[in-house]
Amino acid sequence: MTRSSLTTPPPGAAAPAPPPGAPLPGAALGSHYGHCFGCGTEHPTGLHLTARTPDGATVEAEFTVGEAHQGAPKLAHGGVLAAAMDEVIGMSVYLFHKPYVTGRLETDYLLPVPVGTTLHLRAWCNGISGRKAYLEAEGRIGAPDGPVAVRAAALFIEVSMEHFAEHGDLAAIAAEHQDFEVNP
Ligand SMILES: CCCCCCCC(=O)SCCNC(=O)CCNC(=O)[C@H](O)C(C)(C)COP(=O)(O)OP(=O)(O)OC[C@H]1O[C@@H](n2cnc3c(N)ncnc32)[C@H](O)[C@@H]1OP(=O)(O)O
Repeated sequence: MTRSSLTTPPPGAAAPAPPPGAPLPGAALGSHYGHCFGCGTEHPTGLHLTARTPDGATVEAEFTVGEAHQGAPKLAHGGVLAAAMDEVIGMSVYLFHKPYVTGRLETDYLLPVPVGTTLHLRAWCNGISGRKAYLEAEGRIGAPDGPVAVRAAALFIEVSMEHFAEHGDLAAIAAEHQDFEVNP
C-alpha cells in the first residue's frame, strides 16, 4: 500500500483489544443505518455490504458491483470503490465502540473491477493514538484469496456524539441504536 505519513501510525500506536460487549468472533455486523450508502438495506442503489468479524478485531464483507456503480461502461467507478473501502474501514473501527468519522482516505487502484464482480473486502486497525485511528483495507476479486483490486489506508478521528447532533440527525441515529449505543 502506498500511503502518506498521515495514515501511518506513529511509533507505539497499537490497536486496542475489542472492549467488553464488542461483537464476538464470527458475529454478523448488521447495517448501522438503513439509508447508509454503504450498508443500508433500504438504500435503492447503495453497496449493500454484508459484514462480519471473524475474530472480533477485523471485518470481512462482500460487495457485488452493480449497474448503478459504473464509471466506464461495465466497470466500477473509482469513487464507489473508495466508498466500499470507507464503509468496511468504518465498520472495523466501530468494533471499538466509540464514534469515529473519516478524516482522510487514501486509495490504490490495482485492477479494474467489472460489473458483476463480487469484491471480498477486509479491514483492520493498525493502531490508535489519542483521537486518531489508523486503519487499512483491501478488496479482492472473486474470492477471499483472489487478486487484490483495491487497497486503502485511512485516518479516522474520534468525535463526540455532539458531532452528529450538530451536523446530522441524532434522533434518527438513536432510533437505529436502541440496543447498540456506539458509532452511528
Ligand atoms: C459503521 C460505520 C461506517 C461508517 C463509514 C463511513 C464513515 C464516514 O464516511 S464519516 C463521513 C465523512 N467524514 C466527515 O464527514 C468528517 C468531516 N470532518 C470533520 O468533521 C472534522 O474535520 C473532524 C471531526 C474530522 C476533525 O475536526 P476536529 O474534531 O475539530 O479535530 P481537529 O482538531 O481538526 O483534528 C484532530 C486531529 O486530527 C488531525 N486531522 C483531522 N483531519 C485530518 C485529515 N483530514 N488529515 C490528517 N489529519 C487530520 C488534526 O491535524 C488533529 O491532529 P493533532 O491532534 O495532532 O493536532
